[in-house]
Amino acid sequence: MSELPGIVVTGASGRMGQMLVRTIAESGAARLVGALERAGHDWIGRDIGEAMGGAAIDVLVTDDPVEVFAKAQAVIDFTAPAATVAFAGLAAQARAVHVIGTTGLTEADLKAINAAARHAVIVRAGNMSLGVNLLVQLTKKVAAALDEDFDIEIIEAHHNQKVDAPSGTALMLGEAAAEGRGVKLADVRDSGRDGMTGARMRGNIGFAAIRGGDIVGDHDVLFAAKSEQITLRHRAMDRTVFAKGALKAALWGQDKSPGEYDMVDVLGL
Ligand SMILES: NC(=O)C1=CN([C@@H]2O[C@H](COP(=O)(O)OP(=O)(O)OC[C@H]3O[C@@H](n4cnc5c(N)ncnc54)[C@H](O)[C@@H]3O)[C@@H](O)[C@H]2O)C=CC1
Ligand SMILES: O=C(O)C1=N[C@H](C(=O)O)C[C@H](O)C1
Repeated sequence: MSELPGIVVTGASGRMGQMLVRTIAESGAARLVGALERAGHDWIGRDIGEAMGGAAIDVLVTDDPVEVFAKAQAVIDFTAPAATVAFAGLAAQARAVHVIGTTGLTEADLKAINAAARHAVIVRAGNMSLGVNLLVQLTKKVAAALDEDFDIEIIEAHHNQKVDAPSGTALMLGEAAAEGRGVKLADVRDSGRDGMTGARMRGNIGFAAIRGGDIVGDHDVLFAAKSEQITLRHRAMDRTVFAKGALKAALWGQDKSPGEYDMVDVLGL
């Protein structure tokens, strides 16, 4: 019997990192072969299972990506933009599938990731859940069916430790709405209203970000016209939906040709 695919989790002590370690252990479909953290983190050198407050699982937390990526068939990465760009090059060198959940990536980051995808499989999505990726399709459809009498607003809410706004998911939804409408998001994006903003511009796509407590991730797409409104809504109740999606992507990518993919490809939506 062949071995299960080996997976490295980067940012292993983080909110998503710990969820991924648990999800892989419970899956029966993959094995954890590495747990990576940033240099200087106090979990380096400790067993990841024990560091998470459970039993030892014989995987020590390391800060050396080259050493662990060499053992892996996939790297699941929910960290920070600079780290993710560096990991994209290293995972490609190791010919490991790189699943990227990190958000807040700049155009330059995306270009670097795209270059790495010439040599290996990269699956990247601002949201790995089935529900949100379906919501993206619905948003595109509804936006295509309605004209600019309907103002489109994307409202997202997250926990108070989130560092980027609008969320990666909100941007995916904005891109989908713009595509449905046949416009470029960059031309109609309206985020961060404050002060004397003037009246809303017809055709713009607005973004609003709420931050508070431990909200996992809520997204509404509002289509508001005179006398009627439609709201499409997704709420994540816990992070398992993201971790399960990421693991699915890591397994899906095993027999694919090099290139950049997203969760719509993985889920066949
Ligand atoms: N695509 C999706 O479905 C989802 C994406 N995210 C995104 O994932 C990212 C992480 O989110 P959280 O887990 O909530 O953050 P977090 O702050 O809890 O975890 C990030 C971890 O990455 C580690 N890290 C940073 N630089 C590193 C480096 N150079 N090497 C190794 N580890 C490094 C940090 O020490 C930390 O433990 C964010 O960008 C967030 O928006 C979060 C949830 C779902
Ligand atoms: O930072 C988070 O927590 C989340 N980030 C992703 C995003 O930016 O959309 C996905 C999810 O909403 C949780």
